[in-house]
Parts: sequence; structure tokens; C-alpha cells
Amino acid sequence: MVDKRTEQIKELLPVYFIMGSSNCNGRNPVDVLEEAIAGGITLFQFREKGESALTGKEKVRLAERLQKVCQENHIPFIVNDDFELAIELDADGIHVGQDDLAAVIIREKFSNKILGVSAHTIEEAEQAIKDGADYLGLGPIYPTRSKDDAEEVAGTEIIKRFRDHGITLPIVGIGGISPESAEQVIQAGADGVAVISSIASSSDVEETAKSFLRATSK
Ligand SMILES: Cc1ncc(COP(=O)(O)OP(=O)(O)O)c(N)n1
Ligand SMILES: Cc1ncsc1CCOP(=O)(O)O
Ligand SMILES: [Mg+2]
Repeated sequence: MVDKRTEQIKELLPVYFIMGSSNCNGRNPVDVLEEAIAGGITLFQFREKGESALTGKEKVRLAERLQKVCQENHIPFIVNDDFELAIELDADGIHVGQDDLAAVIIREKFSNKILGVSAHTIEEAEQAIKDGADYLGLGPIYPTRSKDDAEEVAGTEIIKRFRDHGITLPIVGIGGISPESAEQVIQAGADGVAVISSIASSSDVEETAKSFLRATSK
């Protein structure tokens, strides 16, 4: 039987938009987020990373503005990596990878919040499940230009392999996903797609988000 929390998490994953100030082609991230929400994104992750990333008070200020937009639109606000920021803002959740603060430590202190963990192997996934993860981020599914230190491209096979192994935790595919490839990611067994550039740098953010929603609802 699938529990209620798992069902609720799955409902949040279809179009998981991730972004920080450096992903918006010089546009105001608040405008980009508002347009993406108008297009139907289901979850948002604040990921302020890279050479030109904001730090300190400026980073907190941007996070607060984006969180407010999410709250006004009932979209849960997830923080990437930065556990202190997630606590300071009382965010809805946090996403961590294998090189970040251990999921088990986060779960201890952040008991009711959404906890996402990146995994590249079955062992990492099983550990994340033991640690209390709510969902797994698997990728990069396709080549990506949004993460310099990304692992090797895994293809949609990684999702099939995890499902065939019996992993039932909600899964989101990430890395190089477009509206055209989103359906393949879902067909492989994912509950949603996590997307940076295809949405954030689109010339029509709202329409692109809509295309993702259509592709993941088929
Ligand atoms: C939904 C989702 N999946 C995977 C990642 C990647 O996390 P990580 O491996 O920690 O890399 P960074 O994003 O921190 O560079 C993610 N952020 N979100
Ligand atoms: C954060 C992250 N983790 C694996 S690939 C990736 C980048 C995804 O960005 P894009 O959707 O632009 O390829
Ligand atoms: Mg990380």
C-alpha cells in the first residue's frame, strides 16, 4: 500500500522548477518564477549556485522574495544545499546531494519537512530511503550545461533500473530535460521532471512550463 505522504509528494513532482539568479538570462528571478507558476509548475527549488551567485544578505533577500511568491501561489519552496537558510526561512523542504550535509542529520532536525536526496547508485538510494528521504533526484538524465560538476549522463535507464530493483520512493529525473523528452522520463518510471534551463531561459517561460505540464500529465 502506498502511504498518504508518498502520494502527496508524488503530486508535487510533475514539474519541479529549479532556479537561482544566474539561470535567468539577466531577468528578474521573481518575474521568471511568477511566469513559471502561471504555466503550472508544481514545486520550486531555490538553487543559488555558480560563479556569479549571490551570497550573504543578498542571497537571503532573494530567497525571501521567491519564497513569498511561492507562498502566495501555494507552491512549496525547497532550498538547495543550504540547511541554515532552510531553517532561517522555515522553508517547506531541502534538497541535498551526496556531497552535502548528510540526509540523516537533516531528517533528525527537520522532521516534517520535505527532504529530497540525489542518488546515482542503488546503494545511495537505499541509504537515502533509510535516512528518511521523501523523494530521489536521479540524473543527469541527459547532458546539461547547468551543473559543472555533474556526474556522467545516466539516460532514462537509471530510472528503469531503480524501479526494477524495487525502489518505490517518488523519483524525479533531472538534467537536460526538455518538454519533448519529459514524456520519456515519466515513461521510464519517474513521477516528475526537475528542470532549470529549459524553463528559466525560455523566451516564453509560461508556455514552456505549460508544455512540461502537458508532457508529464499524459
Ligand atoms: C531535484 C534535484 N535533483 C538533483 C539535484 C542535484 O543535487 P546535487 O547533486 O547536490 O547538486 P547541486 O544541485 O547541489 O549542484 C537537485 N539540486 N535537485
Ligand atoms: C542540478 C543538476 N543536477 C543534476 S543535472 C542538474 C542540472 C539541471 O539543469 P538543466 O535542466 O538546465 O539541465
Ligand atoms: Mg547539492
